[in-house]
Amino acid sequence: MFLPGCPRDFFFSLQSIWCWSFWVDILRSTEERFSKLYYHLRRKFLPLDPCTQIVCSMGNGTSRLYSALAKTLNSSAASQHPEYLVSPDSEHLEPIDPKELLEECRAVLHTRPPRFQRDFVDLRTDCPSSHPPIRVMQWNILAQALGEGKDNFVQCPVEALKWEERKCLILEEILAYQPDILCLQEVDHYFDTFQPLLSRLGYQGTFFPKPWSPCLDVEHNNGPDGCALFFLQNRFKLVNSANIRLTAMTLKTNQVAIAQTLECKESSRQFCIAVTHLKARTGWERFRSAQGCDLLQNLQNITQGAKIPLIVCGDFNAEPTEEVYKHFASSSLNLNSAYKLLSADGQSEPPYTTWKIRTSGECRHTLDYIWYSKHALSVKSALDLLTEEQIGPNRLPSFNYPSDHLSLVCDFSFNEEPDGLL
Ligand SMILES: NC(=O)C1=CN([C@@H]2O[C@H](COP(=O)(O)OP(=O)(O)OC[C@H]3O[C@@H](n4cnc5c(N)ncnc54)[C@H](OP(=O)(O)O)[C@@H]3O)[C@@H](O)[C@H]2O)C=CC1
Ligand SMILES: [Mg+2]
Repeated sequence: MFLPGCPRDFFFSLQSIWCWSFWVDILRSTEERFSKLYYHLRRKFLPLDPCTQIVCSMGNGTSRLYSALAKTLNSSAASQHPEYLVSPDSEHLEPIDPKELLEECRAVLHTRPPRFQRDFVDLRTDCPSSHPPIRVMQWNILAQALGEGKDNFVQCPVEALKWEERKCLILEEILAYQPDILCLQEVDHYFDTFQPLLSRLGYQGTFFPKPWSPCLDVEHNNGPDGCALFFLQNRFKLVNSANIRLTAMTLKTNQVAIAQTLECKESSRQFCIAVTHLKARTGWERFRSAQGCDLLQNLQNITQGAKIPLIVCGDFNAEPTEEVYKHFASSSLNLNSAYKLLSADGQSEPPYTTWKIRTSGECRHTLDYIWYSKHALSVKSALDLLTEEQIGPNRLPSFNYPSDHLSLVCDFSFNEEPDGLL
């Protein structure tokens, strides 16, 4: 990104100018277009076809579930019934049994190789908790439009990216670990797939699309990608929710975050959960750093100056050596990165959370993190990453694994006696 002999600051100024002129040029109209597009998409893709509801209420077991899954296979079905697109009410759709949906996914995937085995590593804490742990999943699921149209995964066969099957691999991963909270990036099938299905599994979801998603440049895209946050309604009550458009040096950027304060129904304890996806690519390190500072500032306010325990999940697009990582590690919010606990000394991040082969060559990086308030929360266990052997020579995504990023899953518990120093 940087030319030899060009000072980094000069280049960064150019980036800022690009960013500034980009937004000045298009933001005036984009804000308006964005909100129109957002509501258009909500209307277009919410599962409002009453045929689905009728099939669901008539059917039982597998056939009923197959209908639920099959419905999401063809999002264009909604457009055949435009008269039914007006009043979204997916909350009243019939619940789905996760085991039966998992069977349906496996039936769709019967020609694919079996799922990789990943084990939870027990991280034995001295803080036994009387309440069940809170399982959090962080995952950049790979936007369908980017995977097919922009990412240039040169060793991944196009058949491995077919949405009808890749969707089932993503659902299988979620259903296998059954997180209480799900933090996703690169979601470009929220309204037609994840919101309807996960709401029927008992989750409450929030989606915040990127204002100018690169997915929109891809032919036959399914709308913008963005961050999505889901939590199980039987475990948590939503206290407040904020959709944050990240700024860099006061300029609005194309990156977003969602932060929600939840209350555990069992323990009545509150905590804040946030999800983000920072700017990608080499050369944008200072931009990411500024976005991280903005997110930390927002989280300071939302957690009332670290009074409320915090979990932040994200694809930070930054290695641990980057400034934005250091800001999080040294923040007054007192955060630790959960996956460091898998290392022998508890101080090192995993060697990779994403591994792919692009035209530019092999890209193996640690970019995804789950940060948590280290004085208020403990990590009881964490899902181990895939080995190099499991990932295979063609890397990710593949017929076995649907994204170029690995899911991270942790079980958290509240420390029994908070010392007030979150
Ligand atoms: N119409 C207009 O006037 C303009 C439009 N744009 C649009 O904005 C987009 C940039 O949006 P922005 O949010 O900043 O996107 P980012 O640069 O943050 O990246 C977008 C996606 O590209 C993936 N990515 C990262 N590295 C590469 C790579 N080397 N090759 C291919 N894909 C990669 C990232 O995946 P991961 O996070 O997994 O690494 C990420 O999801 C442009 O692509 C363009 O579509 C931009 C300027 C002007
Ligand atoms: Mg990506």
